[in-house]
Amino acid sequence: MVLDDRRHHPDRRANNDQSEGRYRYPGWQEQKIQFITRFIFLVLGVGFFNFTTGIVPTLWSTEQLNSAYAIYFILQAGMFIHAAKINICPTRYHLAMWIDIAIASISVLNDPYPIPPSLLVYIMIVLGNGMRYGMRLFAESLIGCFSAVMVVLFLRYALGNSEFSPGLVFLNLFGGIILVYSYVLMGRIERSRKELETNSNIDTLTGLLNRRALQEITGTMFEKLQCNHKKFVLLFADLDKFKDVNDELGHAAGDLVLREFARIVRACIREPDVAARFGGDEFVIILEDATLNHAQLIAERIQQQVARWSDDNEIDFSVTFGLGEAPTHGNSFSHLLEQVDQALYHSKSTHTGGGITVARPVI
Ligand SMILES: Nc1nc2c(ncn2[C@@H]2O[C@H](COP(=O)(O)OP(=O)(O)OP(=O)(O)O)[C@@H](O)[C@H]2O)c(=O)[nH]1
Repeated sequence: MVLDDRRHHPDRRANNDQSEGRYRYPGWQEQKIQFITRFIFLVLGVGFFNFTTGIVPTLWSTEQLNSAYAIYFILQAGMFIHAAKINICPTRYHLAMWIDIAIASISVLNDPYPIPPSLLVYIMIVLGNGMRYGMRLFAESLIGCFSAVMVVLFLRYALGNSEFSPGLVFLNLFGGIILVYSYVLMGRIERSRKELETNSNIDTLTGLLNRRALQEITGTMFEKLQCNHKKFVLLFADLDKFKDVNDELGHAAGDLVLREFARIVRACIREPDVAARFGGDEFVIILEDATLNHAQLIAERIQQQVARWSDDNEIDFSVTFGLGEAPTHGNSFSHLLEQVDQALYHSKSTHTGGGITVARPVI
């Protein structure tokens, strides 16, 4: 997985399971706060129509309205219990939001005030859902609430329950502008957040993954290994004579060698494979669903290309590989790496450079 190419971006893998990253998945605590807010608004709605002197619902009877609120309560309480059990459930996020839009619309339809205060609930719906669950739900809640306001206001006039008022037009305009503005701002915040996340995973010199990202990805791979039993191969590469390159030709030449090596690695692996700079002149490559024979071929191919580039540019260096397979040579990243590192060390001490050694199986 190579990072200076969008197709190879680590986010891509992470986000594939998350609808291309357009959802945010808040934890239970955050969802609990949203449900509590819903119930507070429900109490306010019931209080407004039942206990405010002079307020009579314009369309339905108070009993009908209370039944609607009771149904709302039952549905959202069900969602609340579901959320406590299953945190991540996009279908529930959508459903709960549309139920909010429905009850807000019923409230606005029955609100006797010429400029209904219940209209403000739509702002709460858009912000409460949009800011919590990502841009996709934000856009949907914006479109949903905007359409609902249009329909509800039209119905109020069509049913003769309300008269045209410039105040209402301005309230809608202001509300609409606030929401569109917050959508744009939220989009920017989301983009910056993603950029930050991406940058924190990249080794800036080579454009490959850094050690932090590698550890995250391999952690997930070992977890998956328990269910799918798909083996993967780890190649640990260490450049030979790299210190001499630095000492004799300068640090800039050393940097060039590291960048070129990264380019060669990228050219020799497939899209789902992972390539990372582990530190200094050490690199880790992970080949998914591959055998040690296949890894050996890749290592040889990289060595050939390194030799060619080294000759062409008259910079003397080579690369040594240690190879190991999960879980045969280790059932955690650190364990596997330790075994492969030993193989690499053995290779370095028995060759003058450019060796390939496979780790010993764990007994
Ligand atoms: N140019 C450059 N040099 C670096 C960078 N990071 C580490 N180094 C240098 O890489 C060198 C690594 O040293 P060694 O591990 O001894 O390299 P080597 O000569 O290939 O020796 P072996 O790995 O033992 O075969 C050190 O001189 C570090 O200063 C970097 O980002 N750029």
